[in-house]
Parts: sequence; structure tokens; C-alpha cells
Amino acid sequence: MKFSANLGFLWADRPLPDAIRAAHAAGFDAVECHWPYDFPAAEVKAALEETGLSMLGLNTRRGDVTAGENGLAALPGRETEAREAIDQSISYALAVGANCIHVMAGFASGQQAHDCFVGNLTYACAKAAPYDLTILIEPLNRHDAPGYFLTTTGQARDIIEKIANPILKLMFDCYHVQLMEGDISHRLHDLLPLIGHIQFASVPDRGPPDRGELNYGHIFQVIRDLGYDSPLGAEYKPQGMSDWDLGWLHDAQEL
Ligand SMILES: O=C(O)C(=O)[C@H](O)CO
Ligand SMILES: [Mg+2]
Repeated sequence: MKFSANLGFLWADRPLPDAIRAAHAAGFDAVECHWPYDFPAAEVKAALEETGLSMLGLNTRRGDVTAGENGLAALPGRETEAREAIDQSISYALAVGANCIHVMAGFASGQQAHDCFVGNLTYACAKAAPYDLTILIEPLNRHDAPGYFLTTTGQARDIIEKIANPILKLMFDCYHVQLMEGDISHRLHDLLPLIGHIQFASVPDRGPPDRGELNYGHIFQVIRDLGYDSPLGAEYKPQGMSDWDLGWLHDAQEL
């Protein structure tokens, strides 16, 4: 199996080009990031070319982070900013050769927020379609992101089916799904046609996948047996030296 290092959490203390080099040296097959916009795209692209890794995905910017914002796309009245953020993410993705853009919804609720999110995602799909990019939406769990608009795979499925554009897909983050809904194996099976990217971390501490309440040895095999062969995103937060032991990676790459 193949694995992507999420550089929003792994080697996050380094400039993004150096984090890409570290992920390559550690044996990852690909990388992905959160918000790369502080780093010149040319430097990121050069590090990708030097290592041979591809950048799988990046997120739209969150808005006013100092005010606690976590995305703009479901915020009624903020459509102009949300669409600028989408345009920015597409430009950056094209400049570095990234495949997927996660459009972040933000903290909101209700029908107006839903309509706003659908409108902005429809815009994102129309803008991204000529470039063979995938637009992702990701349910986040209520412990880490209380008040976030998108929280369950059912809600995401409804939105994806309503927009009905094949480039709009689900980011299935096993960590968030377990905290909100559980039943990971059945959900992976049922949602497979809608899934554009899979991420993972231990539950509940968001550490490496070789501990916690989920058995990733089993889940990785479920994913493999489903015929899903894109790299899986290691999106976890190492907290101590032992969390940097990548034995799990080398074992899982043999599956
Ligand atoms: O939080 C996550 O799981 C993500 O994947 C986002 O990209 C960052 O909020
Ligand atoms: Mg995630």
C-alpha cells in the first residue's frame, strides 16, 4: 500500500520544501499539506521534482485564523472571500501539480449555510473542472472543531449527490469518522464511489496509527481489498520521540 505524509502535522516545524524532503527520506510515497500559501510555489515544486513525490492535496485558506475561523465556504455573506480562496487554491495547486483541493466549510449551521456551501462548491467544481482537479469536502469531528458545518459522511453524501459533479468527492478521514459515526469498514465500503482521498490517525489522541481504539492493520486491509490503491494520508500529530517511529509505515507498505 502507499502512504502520503500530511505535512500540516508531520515535519510541520520545517519550511514546506524541507518537510517534503524529510517525507521522502522517511520513505513516504507522496505528500499532502494544509495551507501552503506562505511558501513560494516554485520552491515547493522544486522540492517535489527533486524527490519525485507528488503533492496530493491542499486546503482552501481558513479566513481570519486569529478570530478562530476554519473555512469560508459555508459562511453566508462571505461568498466573495470564499471564492477568492477557491481561486487561490486552484492557482497554487496548478503551480505545484497538486491533485485535490479540500474546500473548507467553516463554522456555521442551518439552511442558509447549506445553500451557501452548495453554491461555493458548485463554483469550485466549475473552476476546477478544466484542470483535472478533484474538489474534496471533509466532515470534521465535534470535539476538535465544535460548530463546524460539515460533521458526518451522511451530510457530505447529500451535498455530493445534490451537486452531482463527478469531480466533487469525499475526504474520508478515518479519525473524524470514528469520532462521529464509527462503523468504519461498512462506511468505507458504502461510500467508496464517492471517496476522493482517505486519511487516518489513532483515535482518540490523533497520533500514529499503531495505537488507539481503531485497528489500522485491519482497516488498511479493508481498504486494499476494496481495490482502493491511492496513497492514504497519514494526518497525525507526533507528540514525542516515539511517535516518530515509522515502523508502522514500512509494515503497511508491505500489505
Ligand atoms: O483536520 C483535518 O482532518 C483536515 O484534514 C483538514 O485538512 C485540516 O483541518
Ligand atoms: Mg483530515
